[in-house]
Amino acid sequence: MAFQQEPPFSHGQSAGTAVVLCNLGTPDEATAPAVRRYLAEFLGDHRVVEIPKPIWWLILHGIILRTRPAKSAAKYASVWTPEGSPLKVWTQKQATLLRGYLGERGHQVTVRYAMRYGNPSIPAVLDELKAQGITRVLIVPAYPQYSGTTTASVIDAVASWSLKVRLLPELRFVNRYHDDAGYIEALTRKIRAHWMHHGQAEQLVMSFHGVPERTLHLGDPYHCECHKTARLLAERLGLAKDRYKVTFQSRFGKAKWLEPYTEPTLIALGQQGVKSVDVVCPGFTSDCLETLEEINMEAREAFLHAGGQQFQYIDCLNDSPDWIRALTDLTERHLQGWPTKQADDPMALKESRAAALALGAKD
Ligand SMILES: C=CC1=C(C)c2cc3[nH]c(cc4nc(cc5[nH]c(cc1n2)c(C)c5CCC(=O)O)C(CCC(=O)O)=C4C)c(C)c3C=C
Ligand SMILES: [Fe+2]
Ligand SMILES: [Fe+2]
Repeated sequence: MAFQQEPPFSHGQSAGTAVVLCNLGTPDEATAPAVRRYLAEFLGDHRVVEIPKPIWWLILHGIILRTRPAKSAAKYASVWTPEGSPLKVWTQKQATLLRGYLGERGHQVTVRYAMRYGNPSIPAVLDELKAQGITRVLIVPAYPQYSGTTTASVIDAVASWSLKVRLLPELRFVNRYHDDAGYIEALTRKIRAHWMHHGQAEQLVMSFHGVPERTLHLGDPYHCECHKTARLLAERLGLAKDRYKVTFQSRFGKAKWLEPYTEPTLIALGQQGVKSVDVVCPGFTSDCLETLEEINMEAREAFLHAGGQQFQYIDCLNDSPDWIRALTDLTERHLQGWPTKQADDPMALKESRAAALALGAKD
């Protein structure tokens, strides 16, 4: 592979710092061709599906990409907003707010968001930052719980970009924040606020995205980290063990995934006579297809059909000020030692809290 052409003496240019909030990614449009492009990239990642490439390629291109895009596109259409896919809208908003909050604390940093699959891609954003003279980059995955399928894949994308770059920026990565006090507090407040307005259901179901069970046996810490998040959250909420459940959603394929599965658990609760449930998805920092459609539409219907009477979905952290503050604290800790408070980034100087306020920051 050839190295990129570097501008001569580029090491003598300005030395700026950037934070890149990296999320999973989403299709550009709620159409079958756009979903096919997105799924081809996503499901073609060996971190996500570990089946040997020659076999998986035949299944993916021969079966899955012929049938799934149309079905998934219809689901995406049911949650699409005038500004686009919810995942992208929230991630973009979080990046803008984070830039504002960091600016208010005196940090002159550029903040961008990037997507592991789809747009704006991680290499495109890193290219753009490098062209701007950024020399230090902090990568913050939007996943509180570490998983090889998600967090490591973000790191892969950065590492693969770096293969063609001669003069690399200094790079730092946040691996996990599943037990971060600010993150747990933001979730706690979100749930308490919900209870204040709607009352507390008999059961709180904490639903995390699933992964194949074999990844747990092969050493992926994701399952443990989800359970730790859930335990800390239950402790902060003062919830006894019999008042909440931890479940895993979004199973893909026929293999065994982490259990218990969310929808069958909700059906069992309905059948056992539980009349009301609150469902929260603590592993998703932004609402997306998996929360808005799979939980708030499909799982809701399944619970009500099984005899349940009240299903309350609690939104993801999205743009909640408690969450953006926690994200700012976390980012600030990981920026330590970098001279972000010097006037070394003329771009970021212009980016102020006004941008965050214009987007509706509440405090
Ligand atoms: C913690 C976050 C996530 C993990 C872990 C994860 C693993 C994982 N996902 C799939 C397959 C699919 N996931 C899909 C959507 C999706 N997944 C996450 C997050 C995690 N995935 C999010 C935030 C989303 C929503 C994206 C959006 O656009 O809103 C999809 C696509 C939708 C569909 O066609 O059903 C698939 C497919 C696997 C196989 C996997 C781990 C092995
Ligand atoms: Fe997923
Ligand atoms: Fe799903």
